[in-house]
Amino acid sequence: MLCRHVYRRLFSLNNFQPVKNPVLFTVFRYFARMAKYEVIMIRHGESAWNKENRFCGWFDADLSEAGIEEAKRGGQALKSDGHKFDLAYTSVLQRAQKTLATVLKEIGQEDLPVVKTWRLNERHYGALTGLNKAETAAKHGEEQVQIWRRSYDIPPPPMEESHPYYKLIVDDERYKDEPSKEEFPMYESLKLTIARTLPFWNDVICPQIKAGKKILIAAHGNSLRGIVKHLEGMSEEAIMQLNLPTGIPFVYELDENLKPTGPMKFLGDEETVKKAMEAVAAQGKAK
Ligand SMILES: O=C(O)[C@H](O)COP(=O)(O)O
Repeated sequence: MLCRHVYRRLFSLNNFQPVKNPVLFTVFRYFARMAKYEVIMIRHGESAWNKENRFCGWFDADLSEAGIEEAKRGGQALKSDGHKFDLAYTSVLQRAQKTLATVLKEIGQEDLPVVKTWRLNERHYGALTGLNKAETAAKHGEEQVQIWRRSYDIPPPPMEESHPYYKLIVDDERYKDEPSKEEFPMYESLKLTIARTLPFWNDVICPQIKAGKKILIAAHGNSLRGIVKHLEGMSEEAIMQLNLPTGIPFVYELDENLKPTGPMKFLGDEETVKKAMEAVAAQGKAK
């Protein structure tokens, strides 16, 4: 923290002159790579459909009891790590909003300004919405389910008008103004999810981070995977291996160009995080 203070003092001085001494330049270059910003993200706590192992996507499932407890623990982890925020972003889905509200209550910031956007929604799972993941794996094979869940550009089959949840989602009051009819998804690959999440990250969230605002993002497994892929410059193969646990906050330290100065840091013990990630991955196994 002291280093960061020194860095900010040095680089904020108006009379700062370019460093001519190569040794000093190297030292300053080190400071330049040092974290200047940070952003914290959290995937919603377990939802009722996570608990039933159903593809959820844009269906507005509530948190399960366990998911509420996860959100409380996530908030307690943020509190004990001393985090306070200036602004939060979340999706229009209640599992993310309730996770955020629970976290903010734990850290005593229930009045924090919150921006809600469909662009942070979970990826739209199309015709798979509502199906049990293990039963789908038994029917179509685990490999096919892994492709639908974790591939970069292979989408699930589209949600047709005859789908049991089509009208519930399409006619939802929350979507009366946006997305537009052309943007409203009937299915999304991770690539398509990133295509509607990244403009919000770049045009709305990044300027706030650069303005020095402490930002918290409470969203979903795949909208967050999209941001992580972008931040870390992950390959399409590498992102297939990433499963984000529910309810465990993770921190990115960012340099002055908003590039991570290190890997994401979960606010939870390593074993718990590892087990939670493996549990998410295992959802796609046939029982
Ligand atoms: O939408 C869902 O089903 C989950 O929240 C994310 O599912 P996944 O981990 O299977 O992508």
